[in-house]
Amino acid sequence: MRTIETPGPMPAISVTGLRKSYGSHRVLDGIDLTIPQGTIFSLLGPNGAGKTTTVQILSTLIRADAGEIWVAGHDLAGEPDTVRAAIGVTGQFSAVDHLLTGEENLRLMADLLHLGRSRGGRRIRELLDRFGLTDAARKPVAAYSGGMRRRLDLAMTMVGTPRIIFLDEPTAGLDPRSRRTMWQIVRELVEQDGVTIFLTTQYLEEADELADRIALLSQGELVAEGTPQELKRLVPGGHIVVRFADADGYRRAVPHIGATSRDDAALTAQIPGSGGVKTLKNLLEWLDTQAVDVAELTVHTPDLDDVFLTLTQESSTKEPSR
Ligand SMILES: Nc1ncnc2c1ncn2[C@@H]1O[C@H](COP(=O)(O)OP(=O)(O)OP(=O)(O)O)[C@@H](O)[C@H]1O
Repeated sequence: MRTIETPGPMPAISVTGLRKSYGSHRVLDGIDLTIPQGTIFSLLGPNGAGKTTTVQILSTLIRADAGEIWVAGHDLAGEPDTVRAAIGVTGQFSAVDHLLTGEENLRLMADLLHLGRSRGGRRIRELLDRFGLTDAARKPVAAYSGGMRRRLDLAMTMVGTPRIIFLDEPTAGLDPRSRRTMWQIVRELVEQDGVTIFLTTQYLEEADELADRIALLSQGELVAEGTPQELKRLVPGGHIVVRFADADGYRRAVPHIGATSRDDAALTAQIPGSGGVKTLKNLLEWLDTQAVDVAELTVHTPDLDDVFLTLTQESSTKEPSR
């Protein structure tokens, strides 16, 4: 699968023909990707699809077998050190030391990057403030909540002002409120700093919420790529639910409106379709001419769960290409 390349500023990440095998196991089988600067891209896929391997390759931790990869304007194979200086990785490779305080962790990172006393101090105060950690700055990380640890992890990545951040499962295990705070912080990194985010997550809701574009990886191949809306249009599953105002109208209408399921007690009927204007208009006009009263009408679009299940199932039932 290929994305259409449009002329414009240099992409943050561009990948062509990426392949990686472990022994005879082909983990990545020719991946093409273009991620524009200042956007959030999410790579989704079932367990073992090759997401971590992709991130490890793009962040210079392991080598690809084949493929042309450009990250932050540099050829990954030829200039891995320059690429490393432009990126940040947070998540499962977390560098947070739980015995130190939040501030000490940030100071350690600033020292590693040779920011110097005053520049480093300024940056640390700014990050503590921005990530809501000023009050907890002098407490050991061991006493932090899960959400605070994640925020500190991201703050540490930001000490070096990376242009691209690989964000692995940023909200795994967090409660809904901490999750929303994290999402807001991630959005601000993109909006205010122009950072590009490469997100891997198991939560489809998270990808839907944050990502400008999503690619779906299954068995080492990209089986779909697009905006969350575009992906949702790829699978059927949309439907309209009509709740009738009275039993008489319900009985008269149901045989004629193409209902695929009905609930006689609740006086509701479900009609397949993505809720396009034409379908809705025809339905409402017909109900009107028949003098059928509708109490409620709701349109359900398929969600990313539907897309994920449909497309990853399709690809796993395909003949293996190896
Ligand atoms: N070092 C390795 N040696 C051999 N096989 C490996 C190695 N690393 C990964 N694999 C295999 O490559 C495949 C892809 O693994 P990867 O961790 O990239 O998947 P993933 O999509 O990140 O999965 P998960 O969601 O479970 O983390 C798996 O079948 C895995 O067993």
